[in-house]
Amino acid sequence: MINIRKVFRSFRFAFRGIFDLFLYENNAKVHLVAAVAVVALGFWLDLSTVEWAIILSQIGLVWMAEALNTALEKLADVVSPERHPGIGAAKDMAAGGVLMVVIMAVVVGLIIFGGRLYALLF
Ligand SMILES: Nc1ncnc2c1ncn2[C@@H]1O[C@H](COP(=O)(O)OP(=O)(O)OP(=O)(O)O)[C@@H](O)[C@H]1O
Repeated sequence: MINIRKVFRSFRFAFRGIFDLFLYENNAKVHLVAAVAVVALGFWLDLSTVEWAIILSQIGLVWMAEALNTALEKLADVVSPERHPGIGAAKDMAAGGVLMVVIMAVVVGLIIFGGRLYALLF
């Protein structure tokens, strides 16, 4: 039997995580502002349904990567407050994971927006 109260409780915790991420974490704020700008650009350039699906998926991937990276950093700082090469490597790799997703999102953005922006501006 599914415990609906537990499901709603989990949603409440998850929304608190999203709220804390975008309110307190500097890099997440940058990703939020970038996403708002991309969505505004999407409306301006009148994206197709498929293009919207691709762009929103990229935004979701970047936000998810940032959330997991931030969670790992916070966990690492609690588990090992002192500096440790293993913790450094773990944090670097998690940050690298975010960067990989961001690079691919920028490439996808260039594919979808690039040609139209070029045609509009030149
Ligand atoms: N405990 C640690 N041991 C070794 N290296 C670390 C440790 N914490 C952070 N680093 C190194 O510093 C980089 C940045 O880490 P992080 O984003 O957590 O910032 P910070 O240096 O802890 O400072 P702040 O939390 O103020 O941003 C990591 O990618 C890693 O290379």
